[in-house]
Parts: sequence; C-alpha cells; structure tokens
Amino acid sequence: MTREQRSSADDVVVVGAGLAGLACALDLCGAGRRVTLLEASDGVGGRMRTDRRDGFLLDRGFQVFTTSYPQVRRRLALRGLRLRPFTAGLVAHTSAGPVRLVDPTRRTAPAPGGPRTGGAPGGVAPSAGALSGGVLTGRDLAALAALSAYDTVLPARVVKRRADRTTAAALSRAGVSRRAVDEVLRPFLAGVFLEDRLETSARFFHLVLRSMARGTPCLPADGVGAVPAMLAAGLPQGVVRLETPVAALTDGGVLLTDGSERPAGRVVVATDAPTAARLLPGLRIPGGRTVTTYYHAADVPPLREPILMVDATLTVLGTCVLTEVSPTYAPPGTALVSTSVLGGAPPGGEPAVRRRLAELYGTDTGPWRQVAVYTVEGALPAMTPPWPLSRTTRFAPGRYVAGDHRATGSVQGALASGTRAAREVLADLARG
Ligand SMILES: Cc1cc2nc3c(=O)[nH]c(=O)nc-3n(C[C@H](O)[C@H](O)[C@H](O)COP(=O)(O)OP(=O)(O)OC[C@H]3O[C@@H](n4cnc5c(N)ncnc54)[C@H](O)[C@@H]3O)c2cc1C
Repeated sequence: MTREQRSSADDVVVVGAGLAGLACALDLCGAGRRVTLLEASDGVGGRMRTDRRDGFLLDRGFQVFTTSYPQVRRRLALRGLRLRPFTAGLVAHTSAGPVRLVDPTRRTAPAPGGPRTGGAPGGVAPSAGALSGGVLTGRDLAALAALSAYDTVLPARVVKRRADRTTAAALSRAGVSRRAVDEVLRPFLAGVFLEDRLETSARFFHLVLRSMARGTPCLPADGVGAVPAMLAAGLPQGVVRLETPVAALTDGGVLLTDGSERPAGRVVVATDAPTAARLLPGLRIPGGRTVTTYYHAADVPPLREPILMVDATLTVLGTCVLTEVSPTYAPPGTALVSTSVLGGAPPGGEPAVRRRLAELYGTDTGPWRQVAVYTVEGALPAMTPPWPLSRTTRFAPGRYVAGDHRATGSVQGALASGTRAAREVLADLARG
C-alpha cells in the first residue's frame, strides 16, 4: 500500500451486508473506526430480505422472527418493527388427524409493539380427539415439559456447554416416544433445521426450545426485511456500498469485481459460507440446507388464525396464512398463504404442494393463484454435532470471518458472530 492509499484507507472493510456484516459494522462505527460495508446485491439483509410485488410482501423464504434472542433485544427497537404475533404453538397434521399444541397462557399475548390478536375461530379441529388417539402420550407430554422447563430455567451458558449429540438422540434420551417424534416433533423441527433426520446438534435444538419458551414468534408488519433495514439505518451515511461485489482479498485490502482496489487495514468477510470459502482459501465451512417457499393468493383465508401448520407426511414442511399474522402481507381482500418444502422443487412440483394444501386446510385450492416461489440454497448451515455454537472470527492476520456458519443458523447466530468479529478486530487494533 502506498502512503496515499494508507491515508485514504478504511480501518476495516466488511464484506457482506447481511445481519452479521451489519452488526459488525455498527459496532466498529460505534467505536469510532473508519468502516466501509461492501454488499454485492442491491439491498441490505442477505437471507433476510422482503420483496414488494403487486401489493404483496414476499419474504425471500418463509421465516419467523423471535423476540427473545439476546442480540435482537440488544440491537433492535422492537416497537418500531410493528410486530404481529403468531399463535404460540402449532397444529400438527398427524396420521390421527390434526393435533393442536398451543400455549393457552400466551395465545393472545401481544408481540411487543403489536396489537392483541383475537380468538381462533376455527378451521382446525381441537386437539383432544387426536390426543386421545395416542399421538402424544402423557409420558411424552411430561418429557417435553421437562425438556422445556430445563431450557427455560438454566442459564444459556450451561445449555451451551453440555455434551453434544443429534437432536434425534437427545429426544430419545429424554424419553419422548418414537411416535411423538415422527408425528409431531420431526415435522416441526424439520422446518426449523431444514432437514428431517433430526441430525442437527442438540445444543442448537435446546437453544431453539429456549427462545421459543421465552419469546413470541412474530413477523414485522413490513416483512422480515424490516429487521436489517432498521440495523442499517443506525449506520452513518456512506458506510454501506450496495452493488459492490468483492472479487478477492489483496495484501492491502480488497479487489472489487470492477477491477478497482479498496485499501483497508483489516477485512471482515461476512458473506454466505461458500463465498467466504472462496475469498478465504483454506476456510472450512459446513454444508448448507435448502428450502423452497411457495406463496399462494386466495380470495378467502383457508384458516382464520395466525398459526403454523406442520405435516407429518413431510410433503410440506409448514404452512400458514400470512395475512392472518399481518394483513399487510397482501392487498386488501386477499389472503396470502406461505408454504415451505424441504430442498428444491418437490416431486410433482407445485401441483403436488397445492393438492396437499387442499387436504391440510380442508378446502379447494384449485382457484388459488401462485404469487411467487423462492428456492434458497444454503438457507441454513448444516449444524451437525459437535457444533460449537460460536467460533473465533480470526482467520489470519488482518482477516476475519463472520456469519451464521460461524455460530448458529439463526438471526441470533448471525448477529452474535458479527458482534464477535467487531470485538476481535477492535482488540487487535488496540494491540496495534
Ligand atoms: C428461508 C430461511 C428461513 C429462515 N428462518 C429463520 C428463522 O425462522 N429464525 C431464525 O432465527 N433464522 C432463520 N433463518 C436464518 C437467518 O436468516 C440467517 O441465519 C441470517 O440471516 C444469516 O445472516 P448472515 O449475515 O450470516 O448471512 P447472509 O444473510 O447470507 O449475508 C451475507 C451477505 O453477503 C453478501 N455477499 C455475498 N458475496 C459477496 C461478495 N462477494 N461481495 C460483497 N457481498 C457479498 C450477500 O449478498 C449477503 O447480503 C432463515 C433463513 C432462511 C434463508
């Protein structure tokens, strides 16, 4: 680097304006450092973006926002997100019929900043019949209650330090029956882990249980993209450069795809995992999980409740009527149904999904219109045990790597990894 380059150089270039890059840039700017955040695409948010099309809000893959994550509480003014809650629980379509598993103490609890929800006028049969059909036995319910009590009461550091195993092994050890796993837990957790063998780290499973027990599942009225937008609004003007893809790291900074170089003392790579491995040769990354989300518009909501439905046949991972969660997701008088399936397009494609939806909602889905479909490769890292939950971001002198693949595949994990990167960069800068 020449002397002029050095004087105009950033202290830190952060590559990638997803949640990890945004959190990192915020903390570095907060510490008074000169920072540029380079983003390849035309907007911030990475995997947490929302498209607006013909009056619809279309999240790029269905996701739920959880209010209990420590990083969310620390960094976001939840009221400003105008959060709209889901019913705390789910309906599982089992071989014995629909089982309704809701927390009666929280069903009508408002999300922070959101209105109270109304009752649940129906569409789905109540749970009692199915429970007596033996899908969940008393022993299962006791085992699940013990698991969630444990996760709610214990400090997170204890949960994090426990020996790791697969979630399937942890459930079996806790005494949950095979039937309860196959009919209820696997369908639900497959939607959280984006894999249906329950081979995901039990440490992560416990963190998920903990966040569910402590928080409210909800969606921002402007779509999940409102979350990174709020973070980006906290950055000084000019820090974020959109449509500026980084091609490589150089000795003195980064090389952009237009051939220009951007000098920087330190570089934090906060991209998706495959790009991070390309920019940082030698970096080991986990595999990724893929999910496809279909959006359908209907003239009449097929269910009048903001609740997630899961499917024991795993034909679909989960489905819900988004406009029951927040009417802002569709033009007035239209219902928007979100449905996710594992991987890419399923056998039989969208018509097979639509047929299954007709069974799940008990309605004719023929007149529904497909509004959009998103396949997200690498939606989550494959978090197989032993999964460390958090890793150093130091990769080489002056080079750092952050992102959910360095922590957990979640909003919390991405923000925590970006936070850690800033902390480690600042510590190294202070050492000189
Ligand atoms: C469909 C789906 C459902 C999910 N559901 C949930 C959920 O319910 N709850 C939950 O907590 N989490 C969920 N997640 C996970 C959560 O969204 C992610 O863990 C998190 O958003 C990852 O953030 P990140 O910053 O690590 O990476 P990313 O969001 O991938 O950000 C990386 C950024 O780097 C940019 N980039 C890439 N290459 C370059 C380059 N060469 N130069 C410059 N920039 C580059 C990308 O454009 C992107 O903006 C879900 C994710 C998906 C996709």
